[in-house]
Amino acid sequence: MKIVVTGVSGRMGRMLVDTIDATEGATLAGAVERPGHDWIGQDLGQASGAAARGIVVSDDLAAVLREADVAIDFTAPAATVAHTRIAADMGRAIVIGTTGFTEDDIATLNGLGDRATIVRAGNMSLGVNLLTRLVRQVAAALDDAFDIEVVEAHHRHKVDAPSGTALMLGAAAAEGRGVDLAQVSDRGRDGITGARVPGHIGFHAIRGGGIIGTHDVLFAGEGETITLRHEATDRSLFARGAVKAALWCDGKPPGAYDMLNVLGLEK
Ligand SMILES: NC(=O)C1=CN([C@@H]2O[C@H](COP(=O)(O)OP(=O)(O)OC[C@H]3O[C@@H](n4cnc5c(N)ncnc54)[C@H](OP(=O)(O)O)[C@@H]3O)[C@@H](O)[C@H]2O)C=CC1
Ligand SMILES: O=C(O)C1=N[C@H](C(=O)O)C[C@H](O)C1
Repeated sequence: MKIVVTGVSGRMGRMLVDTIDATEGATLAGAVERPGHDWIGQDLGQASGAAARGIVVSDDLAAVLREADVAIDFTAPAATVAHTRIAADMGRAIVIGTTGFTEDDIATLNGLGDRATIVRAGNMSLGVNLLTRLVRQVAAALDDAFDIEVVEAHHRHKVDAPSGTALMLGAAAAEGRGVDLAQVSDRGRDGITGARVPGHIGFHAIRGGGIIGTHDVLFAGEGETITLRHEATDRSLFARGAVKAALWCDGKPPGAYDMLNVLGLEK
């Protein structure tokens, strides 16, 4: 599969380039950055401090995607929506790792699944996707006597909260409980909040240093607490998942898919 990486100078963009280079069946076919970025027009290898590799960084996704099969996008919500429209217009697949979307953005992306093969997940790792299934199961087994709290920790540069992963885990807990997450979400408490509302799902975000991504789901009862944890120790984890998803897109009909589809985990 010929792959274009958008946001190629970013933390995930650089990791994706290395992962594509190391993956059989995957070829880097193009590199995209936002208009005005210093890397535009430069050789990708040289721009990133390595040897020249014959790929010039572009700000024109449509031009680069013409020669490729799939884009992998870890950028920012507005850029991702624009990139997905381009992929859909060109009949190309796109793998989306970006987080921080509004509900409207998500509706737009899912709608574009009519015309493009789209894989989107707030976390591309096997561990987190498996954890969503465990969280759903535990939430279904325990009633409101167990309070559910999702606590996430990330590096100081992260711009969105709660993390995409925390929202996936919260959605899985809500699904297990048979409730609508939007109706029961408590986002970060502060001040005289009153006692905890039974059945609500709390979200808390820690930001600091270089933490790659740690997620805890607490089921806190009287006298006992169950904690389910995922800790990412290497960002390449997410890049490997995204490249796996890009290869999976080969020959798949248009649709809005997620990593459960790619990994063959039960929905
Ligand atoms: N699903 C998953 O498994 C994971 C998801 N993520 C998510 O991926 C996203 C990116 O994370 P990260 O790599 O750490 O962030 P970075 O800020 O390091 O990288 C984002 C890159 O996208 C670029 N960009 C912004 N707008 C455009 C545009 N219009 N066209 C092309 N490139 C653009 C940025 O350029 P500039 O800096 O110049 O604006 C930057 O190079 C976040 O939403 C994060 O939450 C991260 C890790 C795992
Ligand atoms: O921004 C990050 O770094 C990460 N973002 C994703 C998220 O929002 O959950 C995935 C991972 O935790 C790293």
